[in-house]
Amino acid sequence: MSTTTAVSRRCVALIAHDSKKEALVEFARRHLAELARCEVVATQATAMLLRLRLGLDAVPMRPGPDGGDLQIAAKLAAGEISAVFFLRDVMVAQPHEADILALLRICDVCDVPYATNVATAWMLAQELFGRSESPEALRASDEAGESREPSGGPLGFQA
Ligand SMILES: O=C(CO)COP(=O)(O)O
Repeated sequence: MSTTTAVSRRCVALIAHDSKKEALVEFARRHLAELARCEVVATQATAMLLRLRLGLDAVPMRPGPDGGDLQIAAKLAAGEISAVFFLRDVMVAQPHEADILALLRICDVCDVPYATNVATAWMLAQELFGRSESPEALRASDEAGESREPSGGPLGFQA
């Protein structure tokens, strides 16, 4: 009989509206090592982009407008998700606004932390992953020309 106990990996959700997808890719790139150690779920187009651009093994749900946010909400209600990173575009009316609000509501009901902009995403990641680098520190070291890990680069987006 095996004496090893399965250790469940922390599961986080990554979601971005279209105009915020590049920002999410950049955020995920900056936290790739930590995210790779988590189970990641994402709405469909977001998951595909993270996989394509970063090789991040994000489990795709349905597209956001087709119920993907609600699938993530259901997982969260079942206690399967520990944090949500959801870069929202609040300048554009979303056809599935009700689903978005349902997801954010269930985060509050279940006391699960969520971040809806890049600044709070960094703070939440810092808390979750215990990293000390901030976007400002990274930008400063970029400007100073300091080298970091191979995936590093200026805070601006990379192709
Ligand atoms: O609309 C979204 C979240 O509300 C994002 O969905 P996609 O990742 O499928 O584009």
